[in-house]
Amino acid sequence: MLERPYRRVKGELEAGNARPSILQSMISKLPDESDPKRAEAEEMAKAVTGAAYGGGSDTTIAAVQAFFLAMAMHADVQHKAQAEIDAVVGQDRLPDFSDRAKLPYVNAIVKETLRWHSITPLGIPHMSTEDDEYDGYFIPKGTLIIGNVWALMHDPNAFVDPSKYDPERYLNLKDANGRLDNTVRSPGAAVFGFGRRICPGRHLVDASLYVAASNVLAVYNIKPPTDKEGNVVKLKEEATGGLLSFMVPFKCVIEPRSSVALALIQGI
Ligand code: HEM
Repeated sequence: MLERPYRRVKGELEAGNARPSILQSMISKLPDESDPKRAEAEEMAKAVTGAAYGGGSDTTIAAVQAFFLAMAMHADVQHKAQAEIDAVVGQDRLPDFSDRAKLPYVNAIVKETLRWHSITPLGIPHMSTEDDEYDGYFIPKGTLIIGNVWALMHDPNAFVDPSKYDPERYLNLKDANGRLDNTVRSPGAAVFGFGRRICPGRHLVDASLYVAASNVLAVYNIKPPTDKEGNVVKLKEEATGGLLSFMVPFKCVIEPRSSVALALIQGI
């Protein structure tokens, strides 16, 4: 199955014609076709890329959808993020990872988006492998344990007005630079599951959301749609149930922020 891409990628890399993507690097590192270890390595490569695709695609889409809805519902949040991006990055290029530490408000948006919309509201069930006790409760071996991710991320003891989308809850407003407040319960405490089987893609999705949020906000305004009479349609947070939760499909308007932004988009 990997023969053709393997030969093509290896050829292109050897000829110096390509900058390797992660997938290309993996394929090019497979042992040679005549090597007895090849079959096992190929199986592993298929399993790893398959698991990353299976675990990472719908979940990342759900997070990006929630980001767009939050932005369309909260122009004030969007404008604060854009002001931060303009001040740190300027308007003549797109933000990249080297800017990340200087964009606390955008980082707070990443955290708040993952907190606000629980993509896996009840996580993935675990099972106790031996008898255990927690907080006075006896948990026999073989018990199915479901972590209520939604409740942990909407806990009124941890978050003021937990249903509200408010990135500022993650900022230390006493710090003049509004740095991230790491004492606030992070989405990482529950959203990616628990223990040994915690989501291995959590760092990737954190990076993906930062790139999506910073780049989209640098060049676009996201607004609620208008109806036939030109009235603004009020958007609301409504999510589907199930193992994986998505925002119920919604419409929004996405337009370039300025002619400079348009030129930047067209130049990409
Ligand atoms: C916002 C995005 C994501 C969310 C909310 C999420 C959530 C989760 C959760 C709750 C689990 C179960 C952990 C447990 O057993 O307690 C999990 C497992 C897993 N995730 Fe993610 N995930 C996300 C993105 C990704 C990405 C981007 C990848 C890969 C590129 C990925 C790959 C996996 C894999 C392979 C597992 C199974 C791990 C195992 O059972 O050992 N996930 N994820």
